[in-house]
Amino acid sequence: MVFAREDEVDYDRKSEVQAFDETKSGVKGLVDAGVTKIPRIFIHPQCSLERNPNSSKRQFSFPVIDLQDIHTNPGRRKEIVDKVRDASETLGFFNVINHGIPENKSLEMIEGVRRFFEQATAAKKQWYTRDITKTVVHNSNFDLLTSPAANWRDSFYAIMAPDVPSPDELPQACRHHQSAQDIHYQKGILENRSSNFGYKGSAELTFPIIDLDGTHTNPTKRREIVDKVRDASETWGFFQVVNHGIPNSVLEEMIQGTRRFFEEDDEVKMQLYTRDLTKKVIYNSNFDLYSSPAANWRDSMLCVMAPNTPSPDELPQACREILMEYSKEVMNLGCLLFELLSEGLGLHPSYLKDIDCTEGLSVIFNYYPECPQPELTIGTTNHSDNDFITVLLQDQLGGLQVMHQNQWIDVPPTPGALVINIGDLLQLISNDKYKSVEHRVLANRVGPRISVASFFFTGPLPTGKIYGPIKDILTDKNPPRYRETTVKEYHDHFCGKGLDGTSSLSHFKL
Ligand SMILES: O=C(O)CCC(=O)C(=O)O
Ligand SMILES: [Fe+2]
Repeated sequence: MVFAREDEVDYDRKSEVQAFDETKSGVKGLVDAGVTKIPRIFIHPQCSLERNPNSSKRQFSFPVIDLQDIHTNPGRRKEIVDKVRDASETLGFFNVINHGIPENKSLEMIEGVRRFFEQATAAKKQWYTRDITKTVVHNSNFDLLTSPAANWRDSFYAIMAPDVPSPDELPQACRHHQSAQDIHYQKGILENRSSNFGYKGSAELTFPIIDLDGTHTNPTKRREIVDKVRDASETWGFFQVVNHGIPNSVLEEMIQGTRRFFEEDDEVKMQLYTRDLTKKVIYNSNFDLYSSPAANWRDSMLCVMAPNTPSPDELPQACREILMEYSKEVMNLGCLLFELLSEGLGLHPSYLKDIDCTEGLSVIFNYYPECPQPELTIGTTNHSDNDFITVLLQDQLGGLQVMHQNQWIDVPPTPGALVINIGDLLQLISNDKYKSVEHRVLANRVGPRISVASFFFTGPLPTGKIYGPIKDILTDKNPPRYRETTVKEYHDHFCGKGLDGTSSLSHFKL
C-alpha cells in the first residue's frame, strides 16, 4: 500500500488511517517494509512538537526515592512518606529503587515485550484488535481513529486485575517469567513424558555464587575466595562469579552481538556454515548431528580465539568488535580463575597457567530458538564439557540446569554474573578432586535463549602436550586414576561420540 508523505498537501486522512489499521502490522510493519519517510498520518502540528516551550536554565534533578526498609523501620518510613508526598505535589513523577522487584524480572519483562513485538507479523495479528473489552489488546494508536495525528508507537495491554487471566490467554512471547518455579514446572512435564530426562523433583539447594571482589588486593579475602572456589569445584563443579572485573556493558553487548549474528539473513550466515573442524569460525546446527542419537534444538557458532588470535576480519561482522574485546576480558578472568584453582589444589598460583591451561580459548555462541514442542526435545543434551574450564555468559531466560546430588538444579540467570564450570580435562589432571559435572539446557516455548560459552582448551589443535593427573598432588593414598592423554585425543574422542548422555572420562580411566 502507498501512504501520503509529509510533503503531499491533499490526502484522504480517513482512508489512510483505515488502510494503516488494516495492515495490522503497526508502526513496526512500516519500518520492516523499509519506509524512509513517515506517512502523513503521523505528522503533528509543529507547535505540539516544541522540545522545551518555556526553556529555563534551571537544572532539574528528577526525584529518586529509596524504599529500602520501608516495612521494618518506622523512622525511614516517615522520611519516605515525606519524599513521596513532596514529589507527588510538585513534579507528580518520581523513580523508586529497592522496590522489591528483582532486577532479573524487570529485565525479562523488557525482553518479553521485545519478543512480542519482534515476532512475525502473522503471529502478532491474532492479538490486533480495536475491541477494548478484550483481555489482551494489541494495536497501533488506541486513538487512531479519533486523534488529529498518529503516534510513532505500537502497543499491547493486558488486564491483569481484578480477574487474573490464565497464562494461555496471554501472548506466548511474554507469558512466563522463566523463574525457577516455571522451569520446575516444565521439568515436571519432562519427567512425565520421558524418564530419559531423569528429573528427581525440586530442590531447595541454592547454586553457589562467589564474589571475587578483593582477590587482588586483600590476602585474607583471597584465601576465603580460594576456599569457596575449591569447595564449589569439589562439590558442584559449577559456580557463578560476580565482581569478576568484566563490565556489564561488555556482557550485554556480547549477548546483543550474538543475537545480531543469528538473526542475520541466511545468506550471510550460510557462508560460515561448515562441519570442517579445522576452521577458526564454525557455524552450524548440532556439531554432533551425525553422531548423536537425537538432535538438539539449538544452533551454534564457534570462534577459536587462542592460540593464534584471528584478525577481526576473519570473524563474523555482526559481533567482531565485541568478540575481540570480550575474549580478551575472559582470558584475563580465566588467568585469575586458574590461579585460584591452583591455590585450591595446594599448588603455586601459576601452576595451571604454566602447564598451558590458558593456551587455548574457543568461544561458542549458542542460540536456542523458541520451540513449539519443548516436551519432545531438549536445547542441549546432558553432557560435561571437554575442556579445563568454561566461562559461560547466559541471558535472562534461564533453562540451564546442573546435576547435583542426583537432581537437576536450575542455574539462575543473575544479571552481571558469569557461570564457571570445571571441564573433564581439569577433573582428569586434578585426579577427580575437581568435578566436571553434567549439565543440560531445556528447550522452551519462549525464545530465543542466548548463551556464550568460552572453553579454555586447545580443542583439535595438535599441540603434542601430554596431560595426566598432576604428579605433585599424587600420593600413595591418592594414586593416578587416569591415563595420560592429549587435549586433541580427548577432544576427538568426545566429538566422535557426540552428546549421548555419557561421560568421556570413563574412557581414560585406569
Ligand atoms: O547454553 C548453555 O547455557 C550451556 C551450553 C553448554 O553447556 C555448552 O555449550 O557446553
Ligand atoms: Fe556445556
